[in-house]
Amino acid sequence: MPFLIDPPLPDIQFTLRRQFKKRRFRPHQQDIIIAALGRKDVFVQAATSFGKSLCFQLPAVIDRGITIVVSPLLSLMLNQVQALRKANVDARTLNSNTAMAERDYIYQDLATGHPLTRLLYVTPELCSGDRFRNKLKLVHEQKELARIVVDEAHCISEWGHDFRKDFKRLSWFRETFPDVPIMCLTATANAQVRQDILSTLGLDKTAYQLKTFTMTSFRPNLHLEIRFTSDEANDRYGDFVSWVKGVYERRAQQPRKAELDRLKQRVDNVPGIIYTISRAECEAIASALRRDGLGARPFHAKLPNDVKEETLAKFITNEPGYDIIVATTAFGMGIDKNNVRFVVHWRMPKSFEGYYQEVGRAGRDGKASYCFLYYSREDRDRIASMVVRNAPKDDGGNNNRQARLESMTRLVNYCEDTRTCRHAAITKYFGEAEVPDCDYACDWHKDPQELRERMQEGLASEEWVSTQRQEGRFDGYCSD
Ligand SMILES: Nc1ncnc2c1ncn2[C@@H]1O[C@H](COP(=O)(O)OP(=O)(O)OP(=O)(O)O)[C@@H](O)[C@H]1O
Repeated sequence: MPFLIDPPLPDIQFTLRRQFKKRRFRPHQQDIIIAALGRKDVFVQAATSFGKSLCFQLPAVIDRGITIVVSPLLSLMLNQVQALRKANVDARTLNSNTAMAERDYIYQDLATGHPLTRLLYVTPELCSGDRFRNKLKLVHEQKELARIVVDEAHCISEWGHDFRKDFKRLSWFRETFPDVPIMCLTATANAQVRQDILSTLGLDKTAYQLKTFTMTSFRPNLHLEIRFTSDEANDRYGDFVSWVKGVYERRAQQPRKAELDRLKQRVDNVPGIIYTISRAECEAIASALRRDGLGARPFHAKLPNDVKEETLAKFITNEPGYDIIVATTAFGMGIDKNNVRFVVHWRMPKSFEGYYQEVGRAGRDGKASYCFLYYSREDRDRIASMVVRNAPKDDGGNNNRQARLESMTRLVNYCEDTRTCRHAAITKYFGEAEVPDCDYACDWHKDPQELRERMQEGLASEEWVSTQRQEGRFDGYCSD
């Protein structure tokens, strides 16, 4: 077992201020950190933008030894490593893109048994390899393996929307290092997914040493709205452009303009993300918006890495021409820009959790932000056929197919529901008993009657959609 320390509270506060440059903890962060430093296994479920990363980064800085962070996305690892290195924390990442020299350095560092690296971000695939496993055994023998962190832990569960089968193999950690604490974190787990995470990682066998923190998924500053449309109306583009230009016009009026000038902010620097389903649509919307004088850029998996990095960097630093990112889900989990003022779903996402994750990119500074989703019944059928076709067919395939269909169906119900607060529907989905206190932050609270009328007028009839479906009109749709 690694060397134990029992840091007094002032050390934790000091590290928060000195290393992480934060003035105070957000609610619950300190309790989670104390549980981790007390060598408990920890399960954290909290809303998007809660500040989950700090809950393992701060203990990693205080504790002796190395913390291994398993994360599913390369971009997410890179963001976190860059931020930590800026804060003078020796954080690194080992993945398929790591340069040879850095890879050699990391393996040599691990081979000493006393690594200097504080946090090492790795992919689940890497954790299955003998080379990495043998090095970790060495570090463990030297009592220098402080903690294993599984970020985006819902990827473990085949009942989750984002199941990755290499996450299942993370059971190796508890089997091999029973004395090393494990922390897992997610924003999107229902009861079944939570149970799956705990049993896969072996944490349910020693429940007495597990501390569970489940916080609300409610994000009060997100204004949620569904905009109803149909293939025939085909009005998304015009609707969006007039909405965003309206926002710019309001910002151009006094006294707002004088205030923006004082803050050295452009009228059109209203950062936002538009999520699309396909790469072709993503490119087409971005170029159309640019032709209309808006600063929009595409972001999808097939773009060269340097273009993606430049786009992300310029979006984050509010460069002119990079105000709106039109993205596929490649631009999803973990993007942490604090002033994203809107998230638009051009089409319905494939899962409820995906929707929650994506709107969660907005308003991370706590200020009001606008999220609307263009919903059509034709898209519903296209996406359903896509979900069925793309569900994994190997390990866990059947359960996962069922889970994905269920999640998509729940999102359809959410979109067509005109009798419930949107925030209440979300918290209910994640199993919360308490109804959140939505302060007119959804279309139902703003005007339930208007919502019903908009739906009635906006959607194609079920009869029409079903005829189209029988003719196979929605079958060949694919995303990338
Ligand atoms: N105590 C704090 N004080 C001020 N800012 C904080 C604090 N804790 C975290 N933050 C900031 O909040 C933002 C969100 O944190 P983080 O990226 O860890 O969120 P998250 O919970 O992982 O969200 P998601 O699930 O959406 O990725 C970051 O910019 C982080 O620096």
